[in-house]
Amino acid sequence: MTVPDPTPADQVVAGPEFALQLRGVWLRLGREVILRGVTLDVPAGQGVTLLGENGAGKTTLLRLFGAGLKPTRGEGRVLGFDLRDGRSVRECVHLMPVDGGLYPDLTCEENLNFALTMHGQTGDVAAALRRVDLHGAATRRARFLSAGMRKRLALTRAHLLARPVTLVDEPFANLDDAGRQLVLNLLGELHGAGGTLVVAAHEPELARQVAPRALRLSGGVLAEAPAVGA
Ligand SMILES: Nc1ncnc2c1ncn2[C@@H]1O[C@H](COP(=O)(O)OP(=O)(O)OP(=O)(O)O)[C@@H](O)[C@H]1O
Repeated sequence: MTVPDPTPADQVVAGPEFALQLRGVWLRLGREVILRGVTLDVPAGQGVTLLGENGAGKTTLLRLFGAGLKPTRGEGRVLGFDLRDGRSVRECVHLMPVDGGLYPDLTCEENLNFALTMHGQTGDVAAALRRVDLHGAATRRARFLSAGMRKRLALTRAHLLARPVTLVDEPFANLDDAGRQLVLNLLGELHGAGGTLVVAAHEPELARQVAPRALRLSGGVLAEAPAVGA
């Protein structure tokens, strides 16, 4: 996994050992305050499950780490890059949004080839589609896939790209048992290869198999969640 050189740290203590850092981050969307002074250190290579009720702000936090939103107040870094340096952050991060974030008019194989090209990468697209049981739909446009098939395609794209930081929003939704096992296998491989993983999910017992540290967002505050069974 290649990472561009970070700019020198200023207020946040940046170091290559940390993939994600927040210091006193507040985030307001419209009239609503979503994050209230969140501070966080995620060591590189760690797997984090992000929990919270509907509307707690999980997607918002993932978008912040993906440079899709900027803090209203406070500081944050991704692999040493300031969150406000969106271009550098996006080089390091792949965000799989809850709807998959696919191009609806591109076919399955075109979606994967396009993503690889955009990152200057190569990969075995046919094998990737076979692995998630989408080889029969390789030339079908994404708009004509079922919700579960879209999830599988988005997931295999994240796996092919294998960015240093992968953020996934509700990867288990819309999937059958085999699909859920695929999620565990593919995310487990990303994590096993040294990637940092943040999984926003409503299925802590599944997500924590690949992302053991759990954080819960509630009332705009992020706190460590106890281990399963604790
Ligand atoms: N663009 C926006 N403008 C204003 N408010 C927004 C915007 N996007 C999200 N919100 C609000 O931010 C809050 C957090 O939403 P978010 O999608 O981050 O929650 P979530 O924890 O991912 O929820 P879920 O589990 O339902 O997916 C919600 O109250 C939502 O209405």
